[in-house]
Amino acid sequence: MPGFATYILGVIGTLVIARLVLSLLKHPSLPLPPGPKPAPLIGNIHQLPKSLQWLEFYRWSKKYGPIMHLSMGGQPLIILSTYQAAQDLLNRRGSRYSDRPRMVMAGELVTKGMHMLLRPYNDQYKLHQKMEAPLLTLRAASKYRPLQDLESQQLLWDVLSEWDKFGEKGVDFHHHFERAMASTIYCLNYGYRLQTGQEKELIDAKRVEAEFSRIGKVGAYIVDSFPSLNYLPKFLAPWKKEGEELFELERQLHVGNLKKGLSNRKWNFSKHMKDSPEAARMSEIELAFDVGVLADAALDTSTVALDWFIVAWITSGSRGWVKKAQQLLDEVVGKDRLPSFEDRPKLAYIDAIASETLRWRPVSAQGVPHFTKIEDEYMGYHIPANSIVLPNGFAINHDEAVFGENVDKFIPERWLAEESDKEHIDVCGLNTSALKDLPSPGFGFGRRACTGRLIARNQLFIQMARMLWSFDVEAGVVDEATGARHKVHDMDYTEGFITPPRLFRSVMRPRGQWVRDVILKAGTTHNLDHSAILEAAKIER
Ligand code: HEM
Repeated sequence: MPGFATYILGVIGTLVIARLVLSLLKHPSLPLPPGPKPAPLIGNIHQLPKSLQWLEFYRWSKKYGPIMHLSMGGQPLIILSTYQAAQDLLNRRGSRYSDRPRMVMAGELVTKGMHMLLRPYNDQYKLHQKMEAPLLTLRAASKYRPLQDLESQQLLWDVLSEWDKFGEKGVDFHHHFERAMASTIYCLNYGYRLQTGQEKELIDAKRVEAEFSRIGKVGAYIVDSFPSLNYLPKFLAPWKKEGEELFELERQLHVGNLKKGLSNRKWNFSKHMKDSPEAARMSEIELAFDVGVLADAALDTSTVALDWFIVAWITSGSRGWVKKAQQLLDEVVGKDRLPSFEDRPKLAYIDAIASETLRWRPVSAQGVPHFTKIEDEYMGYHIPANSIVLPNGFAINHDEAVFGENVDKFIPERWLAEESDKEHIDVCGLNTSALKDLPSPGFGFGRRACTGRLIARNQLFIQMARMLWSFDVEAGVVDEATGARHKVHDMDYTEGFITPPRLFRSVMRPRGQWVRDVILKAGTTHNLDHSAILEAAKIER
């Protein structure tokens, strides 16, 4: 359709020129932050690599410094590459930097302004956050641990069963991590568990997540760079039909789940939120999206972190950290029961492994973009109003000034504190006095930082502790058809807003007969009634 292409190019050309003229009319006294030289009109768009953009940005930061400016066809993009810069702007100047960029496809067409992660920072956003907050405090997170205990017991049963079935052909660990997290969050959200990981709700949720990761990538849709294109009629804007279909998929999933949650006799997040004073000021579909987005946000992130944990185990475990963790687990737990949350104060090393996983391979290597409507100054540079501000997740988590030397290496010890006389254990059992007070940029920044991080941390602790206690994970990717092994590479990323490793099956051999005995004795949890756990977890008003 050459006519259509010429028309679109014409519209884009006009928009770019208009933006350029506007930017030339303003003469800030300070220079823009450095960055690769932009071309006329299109700016730096042509220099963006097709894959692993964040890695290229990281390389550029070595040349241009902690703050860079790119022009995306006139749209300023500020990239922050050190923890200090992200802390100074996104945390300390949070009132200015907590907005989100306008994302026409993901934010407006596909989720109609109801996606919590994409909402602009305004009163409506604060209302939604206020509704969710009581369910996500440290004390609240501590009450969900019995459920995480149950689901991680099931995880071990599932992994062992698959090992017994497929042996050297390997275990699809990703599937089991995903089921365990999905079941935990669906049980909290809606009161029902997911036993197989093949349930329709989860399949739809995975499609929603995969689409979100695809459409949320910088530059995925032309209309995100040039929002005025959305005024085009439908027949000239093919993305609109796609947006409608994806919205419908997400609407049905979230509204259907909310209905299940509300009609469930057991306590759950849907009921708690529905009864809140804030919910009285929003529609049913808005509420459904809030609860649904909590599930979406939990699902992929925690699973991706656990997938990278397995990659770290295979590619660097022989350097000693796996052996150290397993020796500690054997000392603290012994060989006749599973590790539990009660052991956590003595297992700070496992929490160090979790922190190192999130640092070494952040769940979103590109980082989650913030936005500022107000112009600003930083380090002698001008930050224009209406800039997208992207904390580069990979760069910040590899900041030597914060995390010390050898940031490319997986070293849990970097999180361990000197021995102290005063022990401090938090209400979730985390031994904070045994761990250094280092930041966790993997959970984002300032007022937009991840609200589910405490639940996530508990999930990572119990699953990592139990996997390390139970199995030896052996080097090698197992080809499902042939059973042949290949080498695992620790930079074998897939593309997207969330950045998982390329998936594979892996050999997960029980460490001994005692492991088999304990897992089989604990048994499958499918027949256990989780009502009592949910009732005990109930958050009172
Ligand atoms: C290892 C697991 C997780 C990681 C690494 C993670 C990471 C993140 C990151 C980087 C952000 C964006 C922060 C920013 O913009 O600065 C975020 C936002 C969010 N996360 Fe998580 N997350 C995890 C688990 C969870 C869980 C378990 C939940 C829910 C129970 C959750 C709920 C949310 C929500 C609702 C937001 C949106 C916050 C907002 O925009 O105001 N996350 N998360």
